[in-house]
Amino acid sequence: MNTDTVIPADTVTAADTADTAADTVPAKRVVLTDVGHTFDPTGEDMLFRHLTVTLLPRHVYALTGPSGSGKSTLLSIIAGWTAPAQGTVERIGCDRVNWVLQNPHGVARRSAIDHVSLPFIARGENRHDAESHALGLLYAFGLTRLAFKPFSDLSGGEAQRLMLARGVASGADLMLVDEPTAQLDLTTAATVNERLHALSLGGAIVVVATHDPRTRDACTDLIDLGDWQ
Ligand SMILES: Nc1ncnc2c1ncn2[C@@H]1O[C@H](COP(=O)(O)OP(=O)(O)OP(=O)(O)O)[C@@H](O)[C@H]1O
Repeated sequence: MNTDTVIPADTVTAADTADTAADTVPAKRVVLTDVGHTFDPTGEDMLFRHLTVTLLPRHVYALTGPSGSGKSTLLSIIAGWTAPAQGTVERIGCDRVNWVLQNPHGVARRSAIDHVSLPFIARGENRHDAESHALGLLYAFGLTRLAFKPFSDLSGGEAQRLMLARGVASGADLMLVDEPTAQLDLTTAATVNERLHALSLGGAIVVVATHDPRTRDACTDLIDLGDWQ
């Protein structure tokens, strides 16, 4: 991991501290057991099957597979929005689920720091503390010098990194990221990929659906749906 990252101390919960203790089962986890899914009413044309994996905090899982293999569907199953046709999904200690969308959405005239402070303020922090935590995350995502720029002035890669920083600020237990570099050119995508590790700074379980081999390589773990046909 990059050594220039900053973990906002207050975003790490007591449960996360327990996660790091040796010989303990992580308090927060998602356990998929024998999961399979199909949209075919006959049940014959399975997208994936027998997927068994435990997702843990502070890991960033790349979810890969050809187009149409079921990556977005599996994200939705992990989030609890779609029931799997087969198997079970247990979400333990995952009360807050956050979905980071492909296209960055922000408020044009609001500053970058405002976008990242707001989730802290929404959770009851005063503006000073919220901005201090937001600055830590902006630093982790390489956005310090843009903190007071309006969202409309950010490039595509900067806006996408801001969305990731805001996702971490949301204090989610489970963060699902769909194709974070899909709309970006190679150089811009690289600036996003090199900061992906910062996604798990708040102690979330992070799953990133991607086609991009560089995004895959920037994650800590790999779930390739091609292995679960
Ligand atoms: N609600 C639905 N009803 C019927 N079929 C669906 C539904 N949602 C997705 N599908 C189909 O399921 C398959 C998997 O879709 P999904 O979007 O999960 O794949 P993906 O791997 O994320 O694809 P891509 O990489 O192109 O985004 C596709 O063939 C899609 O058309």
